[in-house]
Amino acid sequence: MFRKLPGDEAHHLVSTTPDTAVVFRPAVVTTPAIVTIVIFAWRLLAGAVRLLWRHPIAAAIVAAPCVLAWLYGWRVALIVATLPVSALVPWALFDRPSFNAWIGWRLLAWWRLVWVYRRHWQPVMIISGLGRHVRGRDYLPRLVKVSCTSWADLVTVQMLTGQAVTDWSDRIDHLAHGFGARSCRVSVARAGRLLLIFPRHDPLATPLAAVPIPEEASVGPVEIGTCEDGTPWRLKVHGTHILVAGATGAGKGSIIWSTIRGLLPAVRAGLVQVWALDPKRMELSFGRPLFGDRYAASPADCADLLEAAVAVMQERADRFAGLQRNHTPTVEDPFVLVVVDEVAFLTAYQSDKGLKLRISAALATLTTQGRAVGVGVLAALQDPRKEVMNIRNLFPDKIALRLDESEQVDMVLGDGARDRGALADHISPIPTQGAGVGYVRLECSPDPVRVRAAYVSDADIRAMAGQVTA
Ligand SMILES: Nc1ncnc2c1ncn2[C@@H]1O[C@H](COP(=O)(O)OP(=O)(O)OP(=O)(O)O)[C@@H](O)[C@H]1O
Repeated sequence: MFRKLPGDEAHHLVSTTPDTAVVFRPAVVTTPAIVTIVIFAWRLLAGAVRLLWRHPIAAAIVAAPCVLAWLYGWRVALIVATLPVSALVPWALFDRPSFNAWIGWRLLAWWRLVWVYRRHWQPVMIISGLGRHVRGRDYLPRLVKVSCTSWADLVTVQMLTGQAVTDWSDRIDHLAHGFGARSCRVSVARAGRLLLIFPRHDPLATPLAAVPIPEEASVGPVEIGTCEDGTPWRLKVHGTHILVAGATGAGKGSIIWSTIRGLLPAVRAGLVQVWALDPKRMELSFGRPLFGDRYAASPADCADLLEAAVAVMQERADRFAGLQRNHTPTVEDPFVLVVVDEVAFLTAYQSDKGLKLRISAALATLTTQGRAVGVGVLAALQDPRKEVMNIRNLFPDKIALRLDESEQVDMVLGDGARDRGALADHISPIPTQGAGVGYVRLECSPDPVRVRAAYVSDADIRAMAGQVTA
């Protein structure tokens, strides 16, 4: 029986059975050199035809000057070759965004495909365990496409048959370091196909100044910062509850204040009321005039204020019953946003059991029943463990800022979020680089999005308070 085997596999064919004199040694026919040369020449030709077929424009760009030089001499070829360059250079200099959209990112993607991904594909796949080396043959996932944006390479991959997304998400470190990137994120493009995102640089590395106060009074999603792809980060506040988790100094305050800033025109118009619970007496006390008498700092006052919010909620629920299912903010029934800084002070770390029970019950009531009647909760905490925050699952929207431990990421964003690239435990503890940076999971997608909240300074807060009281 004849069998074609690649490379050195023929050496492994010799089989012996220990302790016996019988040795099986199949005949190995060495291929004559001329056959190998013909095969290689054929492959070269096929490769050249495939290249022409797949990249006709690139091939024409290289071939045209050569043909012109051959037909009309090198001077004509040089003039024709420099004409497009002399048009492209001013385009690139004077209108970089459109140049990049049409040419720049495509050229970069081609270069990254050839120089980074195709070159390292085989070793990275085999060493990370995503490819298989079976009987001398490599079975590798297929590198389908590379495209570039201003900040990242997007690599489309066809998985091997039988592979699962978790096979890839478990190996994001191998992939990132293998292809020389800082990190890697995995998302599903379609059945069997993945999109790997390799950031080339960090567009969120510098702090963002406070977002200008909007002109219009609105409770719609408020712009509070920037997403990694450069689009504005808009946080939905009305009709949901938000939990912000982050270690000390992670920038929870910037999310709270940016949200209040975005709602300021609506506060002035009477469409929104912000109720503040500030058990640390630090974060929210700066903007006290913004909250009027709806500000509480001591645990007893916080319990009273939360119960008052529950009363508002229940009164509205009674009134709306059978008439309307959703809340529309009006001056009579404004949207009430209950902001709680360091909620664990009021729940887990509260020594007075009676107060603790009252506060936990009020928070649970608000988060389970408040959103349809226009009462929302925005709570911040440092430690997202269940023992500390047993109602964290009642918050539909969660934001993970810098966290101390990798396990905490999934506690905040849900199972598998860290494997998909939400590396909240890797965010820099240096405030200028990492404060306000975090990951969110938007309702429409299971993939975490990296974001940075704008920094609202103390002076900004005072100016905001001045505007409301004026
Ligand atoms: N979005 C941001 N951009 C840049 N720097 C920020 C941002 N947010 C906060 N900072 C810086 O980080 C410091 C800590 O921020 P902040 O007090 O909001 O953190 P925190 O998470 O509320 O911490 P703690 O839980 O200890 O109160 C701030 O003093 C500020 O200098």
